[in-house]
Amino acid sequence: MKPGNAIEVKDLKITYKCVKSLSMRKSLFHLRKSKLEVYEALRGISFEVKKGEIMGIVGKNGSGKSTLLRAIAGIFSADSGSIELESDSVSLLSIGVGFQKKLSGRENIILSGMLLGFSEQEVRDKMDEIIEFANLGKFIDMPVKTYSSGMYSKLAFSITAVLETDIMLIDEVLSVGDAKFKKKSYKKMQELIMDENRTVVIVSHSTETLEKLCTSLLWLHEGEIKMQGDTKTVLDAYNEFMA
Ligand SMILES: Nc1ncnc2c1ncn2[C@@H]1O[C@H](COP(=O)(O)OP(=O)(O)OP(=O)(O)O)[C@@H](O)[C@H]1O
Repeated sequence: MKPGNAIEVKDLKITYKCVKSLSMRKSLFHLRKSKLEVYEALRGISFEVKKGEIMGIVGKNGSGKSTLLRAIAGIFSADSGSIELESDSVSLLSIGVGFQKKLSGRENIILSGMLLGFSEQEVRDKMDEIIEFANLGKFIDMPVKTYSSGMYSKLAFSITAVLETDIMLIDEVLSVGDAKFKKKSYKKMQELIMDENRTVVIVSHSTETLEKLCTSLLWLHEGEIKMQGDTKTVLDAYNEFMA
């Protein structure tokens, strides 16, 4: 890995394989030879993120943004190509990843923290700060399945923001939550970003979020990189393309 880099992605290809759905009649006849459909979500992409950088990812729906973040987080493995990270301390903040629905918010904090690589004691030491930031009142001791999507993302954001990993991957979470929490999370993100050792990758459809927070942007289009560069240049080109 080159000195000064936090993330290096080389010729990354990721495919989804799913069984092609056939009609009931066809399924009965073709029982033993059901077809596998292969979809190339990322078609050989390469880029680097410097340590301390805060890079945004844009692209229309289905362009491969979440797939890329999940691959960097180690949830998906590459079909070919490579992903190198300068630190093992990585967190992925994404709706739908992580919580045990039957457990309470408090219990999920312990679990998520330990999954991020912190010891139980380290998480307990930060528990009050996380709970205060999430500001969920009595819901913190209720099962997560009773949460609204905004409450869910408040908890997820608070855990990641307070526990502070070296590489933070944020998937479309900053735009959820009420106005007050949004303001507070922007402020917290800005604080986290100030640390030159922290590297952040944010997927967002919000121009405002990207302009406010990112130092550079990567534009994904149908599983390929269409453009990479400074935030304004890429956003202008992207907005023109999408208009
Ligand atoms: N589990 C899956 N099985 C099959 N195909 C999938 C799966 N997840 C995603 N895909 C496909 O891979 C492509 C990329 O999806 P991905 O979720 O990475 O896009 P995205 O850019 O994050 O989209 P969005 O902006 O809508 O969140 C899409 O065409 C999608 O249909």
